[in-house]
Amino acid sequence: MEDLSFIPDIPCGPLGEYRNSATFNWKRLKLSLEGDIELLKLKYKIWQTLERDPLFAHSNVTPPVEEEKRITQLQLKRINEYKFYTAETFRASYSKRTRALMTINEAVNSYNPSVSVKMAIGIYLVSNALLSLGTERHLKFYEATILNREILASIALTEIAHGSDAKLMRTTATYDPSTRQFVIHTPDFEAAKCWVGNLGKTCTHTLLFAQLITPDGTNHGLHGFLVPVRHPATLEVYPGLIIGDMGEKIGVNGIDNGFIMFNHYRIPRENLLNRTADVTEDGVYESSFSDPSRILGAALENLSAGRVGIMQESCHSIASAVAIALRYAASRRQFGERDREIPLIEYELHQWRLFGYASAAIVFRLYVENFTNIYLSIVEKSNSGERVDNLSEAVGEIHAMVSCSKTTLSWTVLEAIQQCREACGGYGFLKCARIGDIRSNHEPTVTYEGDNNVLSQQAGNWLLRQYQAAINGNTVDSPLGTVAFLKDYNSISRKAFSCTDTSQLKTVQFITDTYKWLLCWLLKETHEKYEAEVTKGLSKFLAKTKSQVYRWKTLTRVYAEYLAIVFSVQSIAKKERELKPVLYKLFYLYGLWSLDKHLVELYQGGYGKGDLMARLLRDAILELCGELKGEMVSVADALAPTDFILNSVLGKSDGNLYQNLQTALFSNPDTFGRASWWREAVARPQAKL
Ligand SMILES: Cc1cc2nc3c(=O)[nH]c(=O)nc-3n(C[C@H](O)[C@H](O)[C@H](O)COP(=O)(O)OP(=O)(O)OC[C@H]3O[C@@H](n4cnc5c(N)ncnc54)[C@H](O)[C@@H]3O)c2cc1C
Repeated sequence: MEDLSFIPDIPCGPLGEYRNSATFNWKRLKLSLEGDIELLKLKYKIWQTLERDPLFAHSNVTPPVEEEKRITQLQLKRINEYKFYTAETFRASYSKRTRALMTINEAVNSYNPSVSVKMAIGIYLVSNALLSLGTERHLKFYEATILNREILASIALTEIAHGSDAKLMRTTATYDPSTRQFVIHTPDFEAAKCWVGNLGKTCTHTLLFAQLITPDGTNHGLHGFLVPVRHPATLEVYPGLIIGDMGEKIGVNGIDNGFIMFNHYRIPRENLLNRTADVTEDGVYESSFSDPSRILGAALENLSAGRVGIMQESCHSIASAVAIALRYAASRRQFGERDREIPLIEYELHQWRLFGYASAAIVFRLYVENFTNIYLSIVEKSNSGERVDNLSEAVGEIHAMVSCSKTTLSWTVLEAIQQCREACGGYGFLKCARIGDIRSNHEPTVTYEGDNNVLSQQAGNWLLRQYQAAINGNTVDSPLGTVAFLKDYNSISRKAFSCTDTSQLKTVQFITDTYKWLLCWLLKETHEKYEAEVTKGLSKFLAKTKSQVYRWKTLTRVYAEYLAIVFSVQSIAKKERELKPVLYKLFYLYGLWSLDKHLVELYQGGYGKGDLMARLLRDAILELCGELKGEMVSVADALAPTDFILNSVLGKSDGNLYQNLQTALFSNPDTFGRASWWREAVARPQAKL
């Protein structure tokens, strides 16, 4: 067994009784969720390094926005100096170095998402894009970004008048053969790039997406360009550019989101990222489809990398929120019988409110870890030119998986954080509880990297294509096997609920079979609604818009939940014996708790009749809540980062709730003492009563 002594022990205290009732060792569960001891060690190294550095000391109050930006930038600079990403990691295989980058990102995200998002956009995503969209001529920029940290970049896609609909963006890059340069231009304010993270104050380059126009006037569509925007030594904006900051936001204020307008701004021809297409010196557009597997790999990486990052960050946000609320629930006592106050965690209502989200935190983590490994190995193979069977089909499937999973995870996590806030009562509303910060910093993930409602529509397109193939007797394109079951569409659709007691529901078989039935039914319903709208004379576009509510949208959510179920259960099957009982219980709870939200569809489609299905399903959920009560404090320990990183007065591992609260309240600079503005507050300063 691995030596886990690098994980600090948890102090004995009021939570000891619940910790003793757990059937497993929390450190082993923590390792199991991470999946790799070296990556877990890296996380602890980062957390402990930040804890020792005064630049990362927590503040009791929210600093002014400008100060938040300054501190975030300094913290990013310091993290670069720590070189957690070593030259040795830089030379490792694609999968290995990407896992290391993702781990650094996750560790920093648990400390402060403003820093990690700044880093993820400015260093990781841009350097990845340089590798996957660029060629040898961009390697110097790649090294300057990821290895030497001389470039801090940004990604400029969104425009003032077009966000979700990227195809209609109007910034142009027109090639001028006389100077061998591209001329970047913003026709008007509506075409200004906006929301660009790092652009407002700090970045030196931006990865710009603009319409490429050749001298013959042809528009070749959106292409990526690396554009220098500020002098790296002085941070002065180059002439020909107008750059501004978006101002105060409702979260992640450490990030300087900005807007930019280009006035016939010239960049060298070589700054076009030319992996898939190039413009010759004299202005001829050449598409380089000579190596389709590499092009597809590039597309895959660019479409998915940021969204996979959001899925990982979401797992950390829910882990922290749930850990705080569970520790609070076990230490906070209210009401009781015969003068014995009862901890909140003993109440069934409280268990039901929190345990579903705790199980989601575990299932999501297992799903994302398992999926990330598969995803990275496919990208690695395709980038290296190795043959990947059915690559183009795999790219489609992965895009569908990521589109709906980013959506479902980020939304579920937002709901979870809100529930955790409420489950901590009034104290949850204190800044020092940290749940408010977790919530407002997580919130924009439902919008950026593709707004959830728009992004999930793309997953629906792919799912419906597979459905049509299945009902027409053709092959389903599902190399990862996520909808391979559609070949049995007819037999699955004939199934019905047949359980007679709750133990039959608490099984992998019941949960996966019910999800397969639900997916088949929702596919049929969505397809029929869409076809009916087309038959009425609507265009395909409008027919799609009329099939979203109750169909397409529900379908993609159910598909994402099914993915979490299938991939997490694969992962649980490989875990050590001691952990399996608790992991399966958490898995059953997640599965049944999620199905509970689809009872309408399960009855509507005739899967269940009478009240038996709903009654057994809900009884099973409550039984699982009871069975998991004694495990939950240790589950929280496995999910939580160190106390310094969690930074919550309610969620400290020692469970000394009131002592910690007193320390926090008494150490606030403004707790005691007369208000400095007392004179303005009183009615008559001279009055003697
Ligand atoms: C904190 C933050 C950071 C960001 N960072 C960057 C960055 O670094 N670079 C960058 O380029 N961009 C960035 N963005 C922009 C982000 O990518 C866009 O906000 C996002 O793509 C949504 O576009 P929009 O804001 O124009 O929303 P809109 O497209 O106006 O959408 C508004 C609403 O309408 C709905 N809607 C739109 N179309 C449809 C439809 N067909 N059917 C049904 N509903 C629809 C959407 O679901 C959404 O709820 C950032 C945004 C935020 C908030």
